[in-house]
Amino acid sequence: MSEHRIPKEAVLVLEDGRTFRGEAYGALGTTVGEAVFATGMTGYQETLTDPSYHRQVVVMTAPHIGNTGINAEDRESERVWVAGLVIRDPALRPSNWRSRGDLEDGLRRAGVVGISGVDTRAVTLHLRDRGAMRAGIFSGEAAAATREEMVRTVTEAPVMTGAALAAEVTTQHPYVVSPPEGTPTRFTVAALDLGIKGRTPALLAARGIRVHVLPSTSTFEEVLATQPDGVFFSNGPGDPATADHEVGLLRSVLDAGLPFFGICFGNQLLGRALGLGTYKLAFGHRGINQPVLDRSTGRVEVTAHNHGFAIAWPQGVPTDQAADTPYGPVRCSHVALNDDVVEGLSCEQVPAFSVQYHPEAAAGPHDAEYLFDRFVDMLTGHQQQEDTRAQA
Ligand SMILES: NC(=O)CC[C@H](N)C(=O)O
Repeated sequence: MSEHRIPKEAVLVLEDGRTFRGEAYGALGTTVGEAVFATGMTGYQETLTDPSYHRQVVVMTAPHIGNTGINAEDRESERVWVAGLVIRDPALRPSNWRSRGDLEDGLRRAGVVGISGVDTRAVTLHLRDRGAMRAGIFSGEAAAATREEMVRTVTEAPVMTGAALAAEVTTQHPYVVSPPEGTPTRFTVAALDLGIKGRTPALLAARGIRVHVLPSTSTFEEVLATQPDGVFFSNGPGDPATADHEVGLLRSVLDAGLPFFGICFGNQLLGRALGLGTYKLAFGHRGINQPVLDRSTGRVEVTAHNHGFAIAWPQGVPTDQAADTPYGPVRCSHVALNDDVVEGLSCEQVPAFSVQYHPEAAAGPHDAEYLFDRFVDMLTGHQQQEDTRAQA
């Protein structure tokens, strides 16, 4: 049992002044960020370590958090990225065969301020009614401030719209993820790390892809230096409207005719490279039970989501009709069944596609893992074309 059990006061304050009182969880102090709610019943460790949650105060709607402790396998990066954690009922004693520690101790070690004892479903309903906003958690001595002082601290925090965050989370140095022993290497892919989750290169590598993970600031020459058969852009935090360098890089990739696959932030950047706009959703999609229609098969998938922005479809609600772009027609390949948000793009004249959600899951259902196979099919098709061209 963790050593903190003398309850210390904590307060969650939203930027519109709505206040929730609870108990300190994790490190003591003050933290601010964008308030977002995540609806997964499992997967808290993956969420906390997903770099896409950088600068966000995550509210968990599942009432009981910490039950299975923390372990060495479920982290998606080397650190906790969330700015703060809001939960209802913390598990007092983790229990799982893989558990190597207590969640609250882990947060304390990571210096992440949290709050427990909050009616997280009430917070969620509030965010759904009023839309995305900033929040602060104030615990220990910081909880003694007046509400006005706390609201001031919250409203001094930067908003997510206009935030360029990829450079804050990306790897400093390139590294390679190779196929596991016994899996022959069939392709090389350059993966731009905009906040990549560990499971993504692992799933690519499992399919015989040697993955060069590159910093987000990489140039097209640095991408080409890996001699890639294809290029991948990862998930990541921040506003896609700010990522001009990455959009320019992606246009060079499309101009060169290299196969491209993007996930989440990578999907938004494909949209931008094609000339489509992006916008901020009222309160975002974050959870692991989001229904998505794959229009190419008519199949509905249950999928993992974590996005606050989305692609603006030129004709409003995305239909079957392709949109014209400088790179030829693009289709909305996948659509969210809850709210008609664009969840995937598929180009017809260049070998490029992307999804707004998370086929790597981690956490979440595996319905969408076939998208990694689609990328392999695209790489295979492209290589055959190149071979034919070389022989001609
Ligand atoms: N997981 C992601 O890649 C998120 C993309 C982007 N930061 C958004 O919130 O929409």
